[in-house]
Amino acid sequence: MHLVRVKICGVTTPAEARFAADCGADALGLNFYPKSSRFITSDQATRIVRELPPFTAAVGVFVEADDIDVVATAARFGLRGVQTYTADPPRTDFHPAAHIPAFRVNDASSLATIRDFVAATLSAGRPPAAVLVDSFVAGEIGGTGHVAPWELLAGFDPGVPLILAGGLTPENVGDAIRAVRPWGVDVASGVEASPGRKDRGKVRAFVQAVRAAAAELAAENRVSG
Ligand SMILES: O=C(O)c1ccccc1NCC(=O)[C@H](O)[C@H](O)COP(=O)(O)O
Repeated sequence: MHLVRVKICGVTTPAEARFAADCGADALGLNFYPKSSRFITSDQATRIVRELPPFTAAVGVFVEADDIDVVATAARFGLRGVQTYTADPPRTDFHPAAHIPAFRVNDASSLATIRDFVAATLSAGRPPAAVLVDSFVAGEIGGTGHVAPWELLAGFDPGVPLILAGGLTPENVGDAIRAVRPWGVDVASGVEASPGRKDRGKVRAFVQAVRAAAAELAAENRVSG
């Protein structure tokens, strides 16, 4: 069975979260970066997390946040994972939350940075749970809607699970999965009606497209195996 996990990032209401979970999303991203159009307050986060079914993970998104604040937020909202954006490779592992450092990729040196980071954390005995590979857009951090360089990422093995993000949509996510073969995929703007507001049809279509591409790869593996 070829599994590709799905995270719908930047949900801002309990209804959005519940809908995405009911469509089959494995994880939902709660954005704690105050400058994001998808930022949610603590009250919103409390209401969203309360609405989640038992098998759906909440993942917090943090940008240059203080490590102690990240740990406290993860504990307060029962976050299964923390997705961090930092200028320098992060040094904390955030246990018991799964750490998902995000890397913005534009060339081969970005891949070397990821490999070096994973190698260093592996030898220190605290590797990240996964790395999230996002697109690089000068002056922006995440949620840009710009497609990451799939051709560069094809065959890239960081040594831990790879989550592909950046400009994914219901229309292109199947091609992205076939090209990059990620462990998981992540989307924010590609399933929105407007910044910070999810579009139900797009959320449903995105999860269905991921499941269809994964099933296709599984069938290919059975034939070639
Ligand atoms: O979504 C944001 O506004 C955001 C802002 C700053 C850092 C990260 C942010 N989002 C993180 C995500 O996981 C997004 O899903 C990922 O960047 C992909 O976004 P998109 O290209 O819009 O699908």
